[in-house]
Amino acid sequence: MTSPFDSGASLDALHSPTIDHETVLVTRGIRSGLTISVAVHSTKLGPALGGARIWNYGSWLEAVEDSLRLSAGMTLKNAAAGLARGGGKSVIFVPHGTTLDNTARRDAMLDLGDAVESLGGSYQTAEDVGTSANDMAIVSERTRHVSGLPADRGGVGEPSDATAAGVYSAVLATLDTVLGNPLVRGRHVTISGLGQVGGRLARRLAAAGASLIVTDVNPARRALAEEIGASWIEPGDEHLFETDLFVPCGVGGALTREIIAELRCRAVVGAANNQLAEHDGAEQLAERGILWAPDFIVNAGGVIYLDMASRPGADLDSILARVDGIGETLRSVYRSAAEQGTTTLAAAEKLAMDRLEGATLRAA
Ligand SMILES: NC(=O)c1ccc[n+]([C@@H]2O[C@H](COP(=O)([O-])OP(=O)(O)OC[C@H]3O[C@@H](n4cnc5c(N)ncnc54)[C@H](O)[C@@H]3O)[C@@H](O)[C@H]2O)c1
Repeated sequence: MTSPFDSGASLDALHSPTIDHETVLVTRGIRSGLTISVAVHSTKLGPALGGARIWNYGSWLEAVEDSLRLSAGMTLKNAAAGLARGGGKSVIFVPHGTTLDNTARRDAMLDLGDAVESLGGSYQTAEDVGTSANDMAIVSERTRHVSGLPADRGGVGEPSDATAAGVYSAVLATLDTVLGNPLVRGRHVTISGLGQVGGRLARRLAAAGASLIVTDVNPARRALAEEIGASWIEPGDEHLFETDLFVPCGVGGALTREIIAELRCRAVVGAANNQLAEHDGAEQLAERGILWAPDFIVNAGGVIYLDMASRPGADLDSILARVDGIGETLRSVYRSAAEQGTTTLAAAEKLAMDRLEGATLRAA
């Protein structure tokens, strides 16, 4: 049976006789006319928290399917991070060839706000791929169930600093596991994707003395490579370079069967969501002797920040300590996988499922 958390799920999920999700709202925005899907996978641990994605898809059904998959992933991520939060995600479907001007974008965000509000607080949205803190400020005109607003609007700002800090902690834990110590100086690291998270991570690794190869499909990012003394390569073949760590920080699905077969690294640890193009990619990586850091453990810094910073009396030091704890969580996943003879993905999923089952038992 296909796992509900299978990152390679297909549209077949839409035809299965049951649904894993608690609520799925598919609506046509009254202002924008755009299809919006808000999927609440689970509220067992608390109100669902997960970002709002605005993206081009081939059809609205593909957008719905993406929201189903991404919200299930948020249940895992939030549970594994030890948050009292369930998993949810929203997706605004923009047909290929359609571009949104400022008015249309504002309309889409107001429509999203209405959709989120209609769920009565079972789901809280935030920024994600294609959306920003400023978009969330517009969403907040229609609902209070939104986080990550700009600081000048009384919000906690966008979460990339925390995500990058969590990935850095995961990098140290991974170096320690595969090379016997967490020293960064002199280690070879290849980063694919120099955006909000990858860029911050690259700066930090360069400052700590790593030898960096970096790439991005956006040629403008080359300036950062020059600034921090990293070697820039054109995107496409970055996985072929021999390195200690391969760090995917671009879009999901980067680890296809072909890429995994060609990787020349000790470990893969990166920010990108849903890195495995196929669920059995975890087995393929393990067979090749490459340690894979499950993405939903590694990139939880942002959601930890959004959850903790939006609570009354939030204290930055405690948030940073919790984000830094991602390294320790990852070490426990590595240990458990080694002891049980499973993949790191199976160990990470078990960690999340144990927390969900613990909550179910406490509620019974
Ligand atoms: N921002 C966060 O707090 C956060 C939190 C959790 C997970 N993530 C995940 O981390 C990843 C990066 O997030 P971000 O906020 O930095 O996004 P971003 O859009 O700022 O940066 C992504 C970068 O990757 C580049 N890119 C895209 N496809 C590429 C490819 N095939 N090869 C090389 N580069 C490519 C883009 O040009 C861009 O510069 C995403 O998968 C995102 O879902 C981000």
